[in-house]
Amino acid sequence: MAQYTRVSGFVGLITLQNPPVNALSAPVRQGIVDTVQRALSDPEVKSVVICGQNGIFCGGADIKEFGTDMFGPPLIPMIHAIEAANKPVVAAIEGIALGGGLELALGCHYRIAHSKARLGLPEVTLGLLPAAGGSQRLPRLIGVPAALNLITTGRHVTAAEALQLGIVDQVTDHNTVDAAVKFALRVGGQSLDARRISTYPCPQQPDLDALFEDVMQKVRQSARGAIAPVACVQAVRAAATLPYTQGMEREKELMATLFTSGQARALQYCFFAQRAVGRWKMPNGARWDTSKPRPVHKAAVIGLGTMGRGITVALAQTGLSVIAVESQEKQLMEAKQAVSGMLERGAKRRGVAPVLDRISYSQDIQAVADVDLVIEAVFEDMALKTKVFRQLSAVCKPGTLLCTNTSALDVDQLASETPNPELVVGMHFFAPAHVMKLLEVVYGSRSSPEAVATAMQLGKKMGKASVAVGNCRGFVGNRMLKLYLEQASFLLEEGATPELVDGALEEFGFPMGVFRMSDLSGLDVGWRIRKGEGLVEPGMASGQSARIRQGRRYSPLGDLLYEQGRFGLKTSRGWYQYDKPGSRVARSDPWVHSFLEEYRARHGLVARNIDHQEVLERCLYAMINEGFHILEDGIAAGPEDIDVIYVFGFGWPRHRGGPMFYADMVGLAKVMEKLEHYHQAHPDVPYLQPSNLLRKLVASGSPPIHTWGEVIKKLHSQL
Ligand SMILES: CCCCCCC[C@H](O)CC(=O)SCCNC(=O)CCNC(=O)[C@H](O)C(C)(C)COP(=O)([O-])OP(=O)([O-])OC[C@H]1O[C@@H](n2cnc3c(N)ncnc32)[C@H](O)[C@@H]1OP(=O)([O-])[O-]
Repeated sequence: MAQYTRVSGFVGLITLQNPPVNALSAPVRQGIVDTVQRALSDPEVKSVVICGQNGIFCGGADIKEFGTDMFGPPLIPMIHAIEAANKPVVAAIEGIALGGGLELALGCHYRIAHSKARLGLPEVTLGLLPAAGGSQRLPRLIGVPAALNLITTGRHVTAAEALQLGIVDQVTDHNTVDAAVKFALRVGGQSLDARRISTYPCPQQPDLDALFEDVMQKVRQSARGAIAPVACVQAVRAAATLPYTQGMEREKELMATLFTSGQARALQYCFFAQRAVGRWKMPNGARWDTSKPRPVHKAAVIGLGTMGRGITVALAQTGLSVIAVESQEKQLMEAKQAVSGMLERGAKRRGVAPVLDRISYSQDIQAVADVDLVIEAVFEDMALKTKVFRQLSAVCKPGTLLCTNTSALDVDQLASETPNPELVVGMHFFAPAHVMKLLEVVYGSRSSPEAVATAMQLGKKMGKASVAVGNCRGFVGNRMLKLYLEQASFLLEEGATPELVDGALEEFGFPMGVFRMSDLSGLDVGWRIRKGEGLVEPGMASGQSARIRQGRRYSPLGDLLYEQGRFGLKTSRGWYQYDKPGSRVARSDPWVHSFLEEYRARHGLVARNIDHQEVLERCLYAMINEGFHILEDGIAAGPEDIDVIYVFGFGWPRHRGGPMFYADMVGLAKVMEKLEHYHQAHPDVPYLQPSNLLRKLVASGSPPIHTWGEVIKKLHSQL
């Protein structure tokens, strides 16, 4: 809807009304068309101001409408009618002007923004381009390089930057609508000839071809297969080289391709999934809207290894006072230096002062007596963690939340070591903890809803996509990852090379294939985890039993490399070779190739041809199948939770939506059929057998992903 009032005698004020972000739904578009017509036909009205209710101008097209039968007046003619008006139209931008919201403002003759407003064309993040004239007007207004930057990244700019770029005409610290009305009164009756952006020539740019070639190359490299950024460059190129009307045609053509693409569907799914995980619920009925988080002002981190340091930085940057505890003096000193360095670099990047004084360091666990929440990040060893939890229970004030950063251990077991198990939750960060945007909040069987709500809120404050998950080995992310890693190793045994496997996964869109990732995180890390699981048996290099552990197929390849001291990047040798420790440039290593040949010969394995498709199917479908088990077990509340974890924590390409969305896109019947095929070929890999839930979904006609919840409920009620 849009409300119309006449203010100051001569100004028609149009207020967009569609909470929470005044998205341009069909009723809003109809409201704009009607109210603009009313203002233009009223002889008393000399000028028009468009604003949004509740201090928000407009969040763009209504994303919920995409994929439905869109009705109501289309955006483009509506914006053209505003631009063609013979009375000045002023956009009063408060809060946000994003996507179609900014395009609406660009159709106005003037733009006044509040100093706290943010503006941008983020369509690319939804797999689209600014297709209501934004790709054609913005380059005409601010020039090709700046428009390319905004449109291909989708980044939001502040009002100050918008003013500097020339997107807005004025910035105010006061009431924006009042300022816009005053402005509108002043410009009423003035010529609008020079105010219609569609009539501007695109500012001349030397060496246009070279510029576009360069940008296209960079975009293709960073897009990892995403098509929208490429289409955005093509649309801006049309603005720079074609008359406006033809540019608009090109914009429309490109949008038509994007609009119906699977990538746009995936990215829009991700947008809503990211928001849906905030509405968490637990199997016992506790939920986000009935659970009150506790205030957390002061937190402590126990153990200052890599994870503890990152967590300390993340907490301090969120504005909390932090007590960082490390019992070893040397380690404490090193950590202090490292944490200060990270804070200083982060502050420099963001142009703010580092918050070094928010952290105090101690060797004594007694220092945490008065904190509201503790995050334990000591070595991944149950006995050690148990000891720390017992100490914390004795030291902390009553009611302190005790969180563990374990990546796989049993949260319930730890909770049982404390007198108040309801205060214990997992807060599983991903390395580097101050950078990675994912947090798994792990609830145990006795965690209180209040404890979960507090951890979820803290995660959100730290800017993390926080996902509440149940307690099981590896939780969601690592439980699925284990099978992905295993399949990759099996493929090496069967004839693949690290380069082939990584090539397939990188072509799919992962920033890094599984072996490059393993070199980066360290082969010693994986070895230690497998050792903890009782899987590592040093010296078991040959014989049939070397490849069978705990009753099923096992690949000792990673262990053998570890035994050779090949830990990956840190030793400059792993699945690849590196020029020096820490260098990121992975080069093929002939040693690894002959090692694999010898290994196969020793075990009587005959190498066969493996193609990219098999790599993807084996690695991804195994992981997806485990995702279905996780849903069946109630460890994740819905497929969105798994997908958000994979997109934010494991580099799953966002334009492919996440593993469960990908399965839906591929077709559940196909995924099941392939799993059956691979299970038949590899009967010693039990997890390749399709899960019960996958079978049930296929038997129910493969319903769309947003309805899987009903099948899961039915399955649970039958148990
Ligand atoms: C062929 C057809 C031609 C079409 C022409 C193309 C037109 C145009 O170029 C395309 C676009 O504009 S594309 C659009 C370009 N625009 C964008 O990409 C902006 C996307 N939005 C954002 O980036 C963030 O939501 C804001 C920064 C707006 C607010 O952040 P915050 O304060 O952290 O709050 P929050 O938690 O994030 O959201 C609160 C609630 O609002 C909901 N919602 C939000 N925007 C919505 C929308 N446009 N729609 C619907 N709903 C929208 C959101 O789901 C949530 O709902 P819930 O039920 O409570 O979960």
